[in-house]
Amino acid sequence: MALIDEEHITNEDAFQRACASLVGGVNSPVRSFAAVGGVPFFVAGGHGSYLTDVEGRRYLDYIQSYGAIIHGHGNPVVLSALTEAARQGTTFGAPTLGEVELAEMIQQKVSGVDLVRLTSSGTEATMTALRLARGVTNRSKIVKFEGCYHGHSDALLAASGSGVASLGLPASVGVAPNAVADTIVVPYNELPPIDETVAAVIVEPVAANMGLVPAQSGFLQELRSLTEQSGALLIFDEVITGFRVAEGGASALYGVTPDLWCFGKIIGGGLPVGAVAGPHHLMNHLAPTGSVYQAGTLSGNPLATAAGSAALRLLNTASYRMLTGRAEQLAFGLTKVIEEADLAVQVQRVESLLGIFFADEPVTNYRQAVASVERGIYPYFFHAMLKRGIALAPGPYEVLFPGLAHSVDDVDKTIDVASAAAAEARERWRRAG
Ligand SMILES: Cc1ncc(COP(=O)(O)O)c(C=O)c1O
Ligand SMILES: N[C@H](C=O)CCC(=O)O
Repeated sequence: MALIDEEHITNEDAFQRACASLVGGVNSPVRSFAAVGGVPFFVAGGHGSYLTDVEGRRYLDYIQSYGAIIHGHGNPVVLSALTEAARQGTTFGAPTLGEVELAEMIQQKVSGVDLVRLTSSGTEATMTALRLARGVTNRSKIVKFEGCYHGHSDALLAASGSGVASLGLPASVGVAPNAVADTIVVPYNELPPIDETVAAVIVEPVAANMGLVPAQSGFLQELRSLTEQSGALLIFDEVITGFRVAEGGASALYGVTPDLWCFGKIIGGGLPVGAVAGPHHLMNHLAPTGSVYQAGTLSGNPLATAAGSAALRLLNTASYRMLTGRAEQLAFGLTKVIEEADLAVQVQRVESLLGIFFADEPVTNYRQAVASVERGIYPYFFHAMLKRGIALAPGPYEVLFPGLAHSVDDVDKTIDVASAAAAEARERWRRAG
């Protein structure tokens, strides 16, 4: 029986109720508002660029399910593909043509991808890519970059961005020392030493879990050469960048072909999904053709593949032109009004991905990102925006996802609101001082 009258429920009520049955009231830590203070709003529904909470308040949404959504909430084409698929059944534990269609679409859009293995999350995709790299190279060490987030598998939690960074957690709690003994952590945008023990270098080609930190000119190209020389595999974690920064993802944008790709988010059209992809000679090492084991009861789920294929089918050159145009407008406007409010700001952007650092200088690595976050302005700005109806992510290391449902008017409204919000945030931050 419901404990609360759902017609008159407040976010506060919903959170209290959630805390009695869900750890911290949420199912993923960044949603909890722990990094910004206060109580999370509970979503009743989403339409296009907007969310509505259980109190009936509307928010212009820049979270967009952390990038799982690119066409806006409830896109009719995606919804109709999903409902049509659901009518045929929800999961079978046997292959379906829907899985093939999604894999073919990934092959077509990403140059260098011959084969795909679908998973149910980005975490599974990166975990599988590491296992595959170790299996193929017969080496054990993995290089990852500080502040990059590759999901929550043990080996990759080291020096992780996103919620681990926002909550200031030591990533080692609950992780056996052995599990990270072979993980080498190096600063983003610096070339790591790679010897003959390194199986793979995994990187977010645009770092989007420590705020938005672009790869500096030549960084990805140099990583490509270094890994080639040493026999280590280069893994692009494109769970965020895939099909977002360009139709062919970051590898197309930068003209760098990794050995393996990890995808997620957009390829599920808002449903749980992930994928590892790469050339035949590597991917065929996965079972059943090879001996690197990987599996999943719900992998290639018919609903997720139907929604994902529909979402990908809708994307074309014009979509990316529009996305980038909106993001440029947003970045320019935010920079202007926040600076006018007398706050130092760097709105960093790669195509349609952008992040806000309250910093004097451009941020190029995790340490600089932390220094900017530690100034403590973001929570004030976040709340000043939220109370005016603009939802940014409740964590300073997350990014903004303007999507195809965000109109020019939405962006203009955001900039107007940001002007007042920045002035309020500055005052409250100085007073707290
Ligand atoms: C770059 C990147 N890799 C991997 C993941 C893990 O994906 P998931 O949350 O679907 O497990 C995420 C997001 O969570 C991500 O942003
Ligand atoms: N930054 C994370 C992934 O991109 C946010 C998603 C989550 O952890 O809930």
